[in-house]
Parts: sequence; C-alpha cells; structure tokens
Amino acid sequence: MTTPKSSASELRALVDLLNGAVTQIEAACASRSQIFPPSDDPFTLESEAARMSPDVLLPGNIIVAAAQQLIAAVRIPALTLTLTGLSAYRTASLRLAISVHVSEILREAGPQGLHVNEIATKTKISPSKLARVLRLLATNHIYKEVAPDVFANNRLSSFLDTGKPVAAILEAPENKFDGTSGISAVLEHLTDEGLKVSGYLAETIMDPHTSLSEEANETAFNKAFGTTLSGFAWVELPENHLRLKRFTIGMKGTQNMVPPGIILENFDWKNLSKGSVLVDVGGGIGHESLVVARAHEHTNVVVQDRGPVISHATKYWESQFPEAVKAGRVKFQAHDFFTPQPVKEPAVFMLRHILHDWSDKYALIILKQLRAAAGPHTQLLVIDYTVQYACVDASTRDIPGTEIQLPPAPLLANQGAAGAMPYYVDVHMMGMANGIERTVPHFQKLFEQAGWRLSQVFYAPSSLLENSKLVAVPI
Ligand SMILES: C[S@@+](CC[C@H](N)C(=O)[O-])C[C@H]1O[C@@H](n2cnc3c(N)ncnc32)[C@H](O)[C@@H]1O
Repeated sequence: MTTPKSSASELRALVDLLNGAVTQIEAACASRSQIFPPSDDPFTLESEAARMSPDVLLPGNIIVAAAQQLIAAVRIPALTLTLTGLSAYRTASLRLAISVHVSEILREAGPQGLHVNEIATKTKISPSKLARVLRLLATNHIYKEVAPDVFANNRLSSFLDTGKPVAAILEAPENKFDGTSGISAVLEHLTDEGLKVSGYLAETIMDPHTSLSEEANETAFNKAFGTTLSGFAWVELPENHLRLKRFTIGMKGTQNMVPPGIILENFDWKNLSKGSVLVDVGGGIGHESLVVARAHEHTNVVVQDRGPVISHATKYWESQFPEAVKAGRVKFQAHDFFTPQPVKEPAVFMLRHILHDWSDKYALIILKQLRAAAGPHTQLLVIDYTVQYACVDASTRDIPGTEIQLPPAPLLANQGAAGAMPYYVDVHMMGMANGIERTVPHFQKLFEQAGWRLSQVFYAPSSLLENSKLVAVPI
C-alpha cells in the first residue's frame, strides 16, 4: 500500500518561495533606497521604477506563480471552479468602468474619492448598479472602496486613466483615446469584442463546420457578431469607424506596456548598412518602426498596412516624427500582405504581432510573399509570443537563445500564472481570427516551409508584456 502524498509539503515549499522572493525584493529596493509602491497609491511611472528592474521583476514572477499555485492548492475546488466560471463578469465590469470614465472622474475627485451617486450622475447611469460593479472590481484590487459607496483610484485603477479632462471626454467621447498611451483602448477592445467572442468559443470549436477551419471568417468572432467578414474587414465598415480607431490606438498601447525602446534591444540594428530599409509589414501606424528610425538615423522605413489604417499611420508620423517624413526617410504603402511584396531585397522585413493573427495556411502565404521578395542578406524579424508547454519539454534545440531555465519546484515549467499571458492571447487569437501563438519548433517548421531558416531567438522575460523576437534568414 502506498502512503498518500501530503499536500502540506507543497504548501510549505510554495510559502518558502514566497518568503525568499519577498526578501530579494526588499534587498533590491533597499540597495537603491527605493520604496516599493503601495497598492493604494495611484500609478505613476516614477513610483513604478522600483518595480521595473530585473532584480524585482524576477522575484516578482516567483511570487505571482507561487501565490496562484498556493490558491489552487488550498481553496476548495468547487469555489475555485465556480469563481472561474464567473470571471467573465470581472471582465464585463472592467469594460463598464472604462466606458463610463470612472478612473478619470476619480482622478479629478482626488484621494478622498467620490460617492457613487456623483460618479454615476456624470454619465447618467444607475448608481446602485455602478456601485455593485465597482465593488466587484474593488474586491479584485481594481479601485478602492474608501467608505461605503465611496470609491477612489488605486494603483491598478489609475492605470486606466487616459489623463484627459472629464469635461472634454463627455463632450466628445469619440476622442477619448486620441493622443493617449492607448492602454485603456486595448482594454476596451478586449473587454468588448474579446468578451463577446469568448462567449462563442466553445460552440465554434464544437461545430463540425468550423471546428477544423483555418479561415479568419469562420470563428467565434463571426458567431458573436453575426458577420461573414473577417475581423480586419469588418472593423473597416463605416459603422465601425470608432472601433477601428480604438483598435489602432490600442495596438500602440501595447508599446506602453513594456519598457520604452525595447524594440531596439536584441536585434542588431546598429550594424545595418547606411540607407538600409526596414519594411514594417502590417505595421499599423508604424509606431515601432518609428522608434527604430529615430534611434538609427542610417535606417529608412516603409510602413505597409491596409488602406484605411495607412491613413492613420501617415498622420501619426507627421505628428510624432515630421523630420523623418520631410526627409523622405519613411514611405507609407497600402499593401495587402497576401499579394506580391513590392519592396525588393530590403535589409529587414518586420512582422510584429502579425503571424499570431493567422492560421498556418495564411501565415505561410505571408512568409512566402516575403521570401520571394527577399535578397540573400534580408533578415526576417518576427515579434510574437512564443509559447512553452506547461510541462518539461525535453526535446533539444540547436537554435541560439532557446535554452530554457526551469523555475524552482514545485512551480509549473512554464511559470504558471507568471507566464500566463501568451496562453490567454493565443485563445483570443483563435476566437478572433483562427490565429495562434506558436512554440519555437512550430515557428521553425513554418519558416522552413516558406524558405526561411530560424537563426536566433530572444525570449522576452514573462514579467513583461514584451513578445519574443525571432530572426530568420533566407535558406
Ligand atoms: C495586430 S495588428 C499589428 C500592428 C503592428 N504591427 C503592431 O505591432 O502594432 C495587425 C495589423 O495587420 C493589419 N492587416 C490585417 N490584414 C492585412 C492584410 N491583408 N495586409 C496588410 N495588413 C493587414 C491590420 O490592419 C493591423 O494593423
């Protein structure tokens, strides 16, 4: 007879990891005379500085992974699973708070907060319903209930603040995200389109007509929104112009979730020869290639996207980097990346957050079009999440950068909650467009089928929202 395994040792091991990680964070902050920002204080870039250095981020990962695993180990299963089933309401509540500008209203109210009656009056919604929604969020540490029915911003809720005056937002809500970091724009997309799409994911996978589909218009998105258009085509319909604007600004928002200029790291921009052309394929407004062009004067940029998006790109560069526009260092091209690539033999083709939108069938077409236009020295730079298995993957790889350091036991091999972002985005991409986040071997196979050889991988630390960088060269 085997002795039943005690879970007490697992609990103790997890608590020891938590203890060790907190000690490391305290030491890191003390060595720089920094104060770790309290959760109740509004978010500022300065206060976040203590959180953004590797000697805090890495133990922070251990805390997130261990705390989540501890909760899963200790709480009764019925409660954990029921709360998982109800978690869509947390998403829906977040959407309401963003849509009725609660964080902006509370910024203007100050640290003492505001009674929910006054918050609700400004946007003419039910105070009692808003209070219940805000209380659910406050229970999840987003907003603080400082007195019964009185709410104030805290660190998480102030992150949703666009910084705009409430009067200006109420006068022209369509301009709410203009000129902002774009963070609440991306969250509004996720909590609006994303939430509705998630509601149809299971039906779409179980439906024999769509289960095996690789088409971008046979998805949960299509069931949710009752359209036969792909999401990219649908959002260009005139009636969806505000959604297109929100999505475009939101894509720039992803830039603000990582340390500034991270695009410049882990790729040898410096040694590209003078006049080298970077083609930002499906570049949106070209916010990342702009960072490269600004930092490396010897590079020129071509931003390509669908026609309606390219007009936003032109405006963005004219406002952010007019010197480059005047000097002719940037060109804007309406181009469909499923058709032959007009720029031949550039130094770099960049695909940032593109391949994950598409199934293999369509990703291959994009990659083959780029390969047909590549010269012998063209590099392909793909920026996307790379996913790991949730268990140890013993297969060996000979690509530089793919060695993996396992987190300490008993944490999951992929860092569990600390590395969860790619898995959520993967399923979101599936629901939106039959897209997919890929493992490194999956990328390698796909590249080879299109005539590219994966030569280098740079994993992004999971403590950031940064994606991995994969470099490929023509075979
Ligand atoms: C997820 S966004 C990424 C944008 C940008 N690369 C970035 O990192 O922010 C995907 C982009 O692909 C563009 N796109 C979709 N279908 C396209 C097509 N057939 N040809 C060119 N661009 C396309 C979209 O308009 C959108 O700007």
